[in-house]
Amino acid sequence: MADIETIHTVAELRARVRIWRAAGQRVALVPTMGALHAGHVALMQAAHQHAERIVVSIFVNPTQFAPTEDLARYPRTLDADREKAGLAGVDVAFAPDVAEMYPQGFATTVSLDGPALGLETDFRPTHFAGVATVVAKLFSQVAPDVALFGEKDYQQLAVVTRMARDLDLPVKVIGVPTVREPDGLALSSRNVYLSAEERRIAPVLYRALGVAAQAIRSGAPVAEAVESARDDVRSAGFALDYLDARHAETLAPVAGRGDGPLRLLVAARLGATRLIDNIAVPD
Ligand SMILES: Nc1ncnc2c1ncn2[C@@H]1O[C@H](COP(=O)(O)OP(=O)(O)OP(=O)(O)O)[C@@H](O)[C@H]1O
Ligand SMILES: CC(C)(CO)[C@@H](O)C(=O)[O-]
Ligand code: BAL
Repeated sequence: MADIETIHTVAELRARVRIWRAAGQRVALVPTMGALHAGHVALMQAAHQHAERIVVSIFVNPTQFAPTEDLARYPRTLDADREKAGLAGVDVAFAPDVAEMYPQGFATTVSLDGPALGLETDFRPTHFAGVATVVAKLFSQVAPDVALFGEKDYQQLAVVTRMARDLDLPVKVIGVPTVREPDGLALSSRNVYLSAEERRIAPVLYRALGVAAQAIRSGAPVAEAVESARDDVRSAGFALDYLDARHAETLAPVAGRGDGPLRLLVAARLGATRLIDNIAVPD
């Protein structure tokens, strides 16, 4: 067993972090919603490069789910999560309940602009306000030196990076490359929802992004490459939410390659499962 200490209250968490700080140790935070997989473990492994102590938060944050979304059926696997986090050398799993995170009368939300505009927000209008608010709370609760986020949720990484800068939060936000299945599918807790047939189709998403990124690199107009990737994704049986090229840092819309480093981002649904992915356009 590689079980680890699990803390459920902010007060106990702060007491634990205070002891580490008194010993001069740096602290890393890996925020998650649990159902841990190798993508999360990559964040924990990266955390070791930046800190002596690691906290993984495990909290299925209700405020980032719309009422129609999968909050109720989101996988919850705390015992297995603690085991995996322990094996990855994490010190503490912070697993507050909803009342601890959102006490009676809770009335404050982070308001976002810039990288939060468009893409996910067109389909999940309240999502990033929920994410940013809970991440701001986690930053305040843990007071980490660094916090690690996956590039799989690329817009989320951009939103959190911007928020930390704008609100002068004293934490370095670090992005970690996406961990993939051998066939290219990005690991995601939601992959467990896929039927066998959907799982067979799912890698098309990353393949289509890869083809478009290479085409743009070879000189194809961005709009043409993007349109062709949209066709590939739809033809495979996905219902497409968006597939777009954006500025890699600001996520502002772009007209062409001259507008700066580009990132292609996609969200698409296979049956009841919504998948997201993204890729850098090489220079
Ligand atoms: N395949 C992956 N590679 C790298 N990081 C990942 C991967 N999947 C998730 N992460 C990161 O792990 C952190 C926690 O994500 P979360 O708990 O939502 O897992 P998830 O697998 O992304 O679940 P979901 O299905 O809800 O998207 C986020 O920073 C996310 O970007
Ligand atoms: C960052 C996060 C843990 C906030 O709830 C969540 O959005 C996630 O798991 O990516
Ligand atoms: N990984 C992002 C969490 C969400 O989709 O709600």
